[in-house]
Amino acid sequence: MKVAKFGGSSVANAQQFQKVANIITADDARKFVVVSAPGKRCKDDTKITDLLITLAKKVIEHDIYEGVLAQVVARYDEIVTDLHLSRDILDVISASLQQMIDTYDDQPERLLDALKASGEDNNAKLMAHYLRQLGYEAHYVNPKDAGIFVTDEPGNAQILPESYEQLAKLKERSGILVIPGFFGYSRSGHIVTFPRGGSDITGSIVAAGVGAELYENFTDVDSIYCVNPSIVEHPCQLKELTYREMRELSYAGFSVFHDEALEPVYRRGIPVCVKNTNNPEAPGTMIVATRDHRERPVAGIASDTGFCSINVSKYLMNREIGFGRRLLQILEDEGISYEHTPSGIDNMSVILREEQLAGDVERRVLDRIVTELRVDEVSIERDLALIMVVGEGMERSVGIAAKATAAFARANVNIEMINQGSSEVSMMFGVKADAVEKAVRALYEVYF
Ligand SMILES: Nc1ncnc2c1ncn2[C@@H]1O[C@H](COP(=O)(O)OP(=O)(O)O)[C@@H](O)[C@H]1O
Ligand SMILES: N[C@@H](CC(=O)OP(=O)(O)O)C(=O)O
Repeated sequence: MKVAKFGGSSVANAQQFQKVANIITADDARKFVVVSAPGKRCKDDTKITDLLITLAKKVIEHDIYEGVLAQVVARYDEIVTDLHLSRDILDVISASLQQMIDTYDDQPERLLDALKASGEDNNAKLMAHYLRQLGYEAHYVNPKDAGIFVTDEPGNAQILPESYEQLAKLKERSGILVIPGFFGYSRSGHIVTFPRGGSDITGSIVAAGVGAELYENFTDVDSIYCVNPSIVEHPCQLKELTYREMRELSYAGFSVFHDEALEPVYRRGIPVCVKNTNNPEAPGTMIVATRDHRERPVAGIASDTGFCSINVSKYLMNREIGFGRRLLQILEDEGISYEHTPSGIDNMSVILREEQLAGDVERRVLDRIVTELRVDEVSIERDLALIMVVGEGMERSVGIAAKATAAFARANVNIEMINQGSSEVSMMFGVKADAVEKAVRALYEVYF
């Protein structure tokens, strides 16, 4: 049995629904189907999830929301009309959205999560409906009914371990089961969404729960490329990646697969195949436990912008037991998560996502560092990008770092920092954000 997840681009309109139905029905093993909300139909389009977020914000701010609500319904209307589905389903969608708006009038977080989740929920209902219309036995399964129970952290849910036992029972049901991605239910019965892009997480959870032979993740590219295709034209395709490599690459910027989606399948050794809905014949990329990395030690280069570095220096810092802990405690008190902490004898840097220092958080953090840690100097370096070079084979290859630094020098890119984790599966470089694409291209040239 396989779990097939279809991302937003795969279910963006009626034509995409038809491709998805062909893929599902071409293989009897595709019993569990997870769908996202309709995504972009073309480059400048808006995802339904983004429309729903706008809708929620307008309701919360007591602004006129009817226009956005109509836009959301119009997206489903287009699918229903083009697939010749019963129009009753549209009335149900409109009524349920209005009911959410009325019910959660005074609970903004709940309203936001309920509306966000409705994007996938309604789409799963449409997909099940369409498959039945084509003559297949297909059922929409609500995540509560499936047993997807999560922590009560709106927009940031995490799966509760007891869900897996419940999910295993799905195997006993007949027909194709269509499950909406992106959300689960808290123990108190509230809808709670995963982080953005979280339908990948639902697919992985379902695959783990039912013990699938394969988790297929259908998207809009033939494979995972060794570098983001928007930075390098036609980069090389990756046949295989290990779980570890994929985890590092998706965390560091490969948005094609959510970084939190690996854990459930990794624990049970379920392979993942990333495939193209628009070209299902292409073999795609397999994500597996081990691969032969002798030929190419570097698997991929990921990058992301929006980081900053808090740089702290204090003479004899190395003698001060607990300095690092107290620095990180200040960040913890502000609810800030950090990425890396490169350090020297008398200095330490903390790299974090810049957006976390918005408002007066930055001033509070810096004041506390100065007064509580009595540092000699503290400064913030902004507009940083992180580049991650990832590969299982790097550990055993000599000269990987030398190649990178030579490439940076040739491209005239200044390295702001270097960090290598103890796992040796990755190497991180910090550069100025405006130099990141140049730097990634230079690395691509030397490794691929
Ligand atoms: N290394 C990479 N390999 C493949 N695609 C990548 C990579 N890095 C970023 N992407 C982007 O990820 C996109 C697919 O992910 P996403 O937009 O989440 O798709 P979906 O609509 O299927 O959820 C691709 O169209 C591509 O632009
Ligand atoms: N629709 C949600 C969840 C998701 O996973 O979507 P997609 O498969 O289009 O990345 C989002 O946009 O975040």
